[in-house]
Order: sequence, then structure tokens, then C-alpha cells
Amino acid sequence: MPIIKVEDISYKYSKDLVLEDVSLQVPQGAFLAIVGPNGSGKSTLLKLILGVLKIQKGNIELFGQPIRQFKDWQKIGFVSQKANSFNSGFPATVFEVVLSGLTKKIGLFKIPRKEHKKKVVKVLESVGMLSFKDRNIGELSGGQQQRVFIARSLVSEPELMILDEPTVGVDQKNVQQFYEILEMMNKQLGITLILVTHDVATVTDKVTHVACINKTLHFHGDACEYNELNEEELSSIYGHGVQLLSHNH
Ligand SMILES: Nc1ncnc2c1ncn2[C@@H]1O[C@H](COP(=O)(O)OP(=O)(O)OP(=O)(O)O)[C@@H](O)[C@H]1O
Repeated sequence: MPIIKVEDISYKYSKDLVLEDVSLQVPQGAFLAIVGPNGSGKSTLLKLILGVLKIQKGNIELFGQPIRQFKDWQKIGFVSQKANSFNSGFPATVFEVVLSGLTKKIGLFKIPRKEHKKKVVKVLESVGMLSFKDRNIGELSGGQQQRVFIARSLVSEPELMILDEPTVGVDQKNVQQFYEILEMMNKQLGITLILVTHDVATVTDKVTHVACINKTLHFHGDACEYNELNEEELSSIYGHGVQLLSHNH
């Protein structure tokens, strides 16, 4: 059973379709990159999958259930591109931010137990941020904040994690580290990942599957297949003049 099944989805905000007849499946354990130029409908597709936008045409199933009936939202973690925008005055430590990912489990205003604190320490360690646990979140760099937000999502043990351009504003060196964390989550923790990104050149040798979207789905397959596409095939995927080539080309 695929974890996500998108069938014939079309969507428009006003007159024009921004998604047209998009169908794709995400198997359990996959690491899928959704790539496409600016304004190609990537975030819209995510919002439909996350239930933020209402389906106009087509169907989506999550964990085998039609999205309308789906209630297990705690199985899904989400990290948005705007996560790393805390100002330096924000009054919460790294530890507190990650602990807030357990609010549903602990219950609002209840006192966290030892096991909860242990979980926070464990996930902070896994993203390499344990030594920052008492620092104020607003005093960290964008890349460090982003890792803390990943940890906050991880702490509730999601089965699927969706990341919308998480590396925007993160420098190249930290981007590499960031992808290593994602690989660890996918391979060691067995979390299915969906990553929306512009950064095709960096991701295609790290992910298992690639979906190229530009209103319609132009390619959906495994990453090896994608890496073997020639230039002509790639430009027919993206349209001429769109600079989104894999580094193998
Ligand atoms: N709330 C909205 N109301 C009207 N139009 C919208 C809205 N959100 C997005 N759009 C339009 O829908 C199209 C697809 O937008 P979307 O955000 O899904 O693209 P994207 O691929 O995520 O883009 P980017 O890579 O720039 O983040 C764009 O033309 C955008 O202007």
C-alpha cells in the first residue's frame, strides 16, 4: 500500500489551473524529491496532501484512507520553508522548541515527564544540535534553526515527513549536513520523506524517487531513471530555458 496516492488532481485558485491531472504514488520508505520551477504548483500539491487546501477535482489517499476520513495527522510531520524566521528576541530555548513538538502527547500545560525529556535529547543529538539545547532559538543561524525544526517534527515520531524547501537560506556547507540528516531519517529511522526543492543538482543522487511538476506531472520515477535522462528529454520535461538540470548533465 502506498503511503500517499494522488489521483488525477487538478486545482485552480481563480481562473487558471495551477495543477492539472496530477497522479503519483509514494511507497513506504521512499525519499521523494518534488522539483519544478517557481510557481509550478509544488506547494499547492503539498497543501492538498496536508489537507490545508480542499480538493476540487481528483482524489488523495493517505495511509490507505481517503483524505476526507483521515484523522491520523500525527503520523505526518511538516517543516516549511519559513520555519527559520525567528527573531533573536524570541523567548524559547532550543530544548523548549523541540519539546513543543510533544505538546499533543504531553497535553497542554501538563508537566513533561523524564521520558519526554529523554526523547528531546535523543532527537537533538540525531540532528547534531544537542550542544545548543539551552541557547535561545532566535540566536541560531538559519541552518541551525532549520535543524531544530526538523528535530521538533521528529520528536513526535512521524511515519512521513514533508519538507517544503527546507534549505532556502542555508549555506552550501550546511546544506550537505542537512541532506545527511535527511538520509539518516530515511535509512535509519525508516521515515518516508517528501522534499520539495529547486535544488535538483544536489538531490538527485540522494533521493530514491523524483517527481517533476510544472502544472502537470512531467516525470515521475525512480532517481536512477531520472539521472539517465538525456538533455533533450530533460528540456522537454522542464521546457526550454528552464535551468534545472541534474549535475550529471
Ligand atoms: N493563495 C493563492 N491565491 C492565488 N494564487 C496562488 C495562491 N498560492 C499560489 N498561487 C499561484 O499558484 C501557482 C502555483 O503556486 P505554488 O506556490 O504551488 O508554486 P511552487 O511550485 O510551490 O512555487 P515556488 O517554487 O516559487 O515556491 C503560482 O502561479 C502562484 O502564483
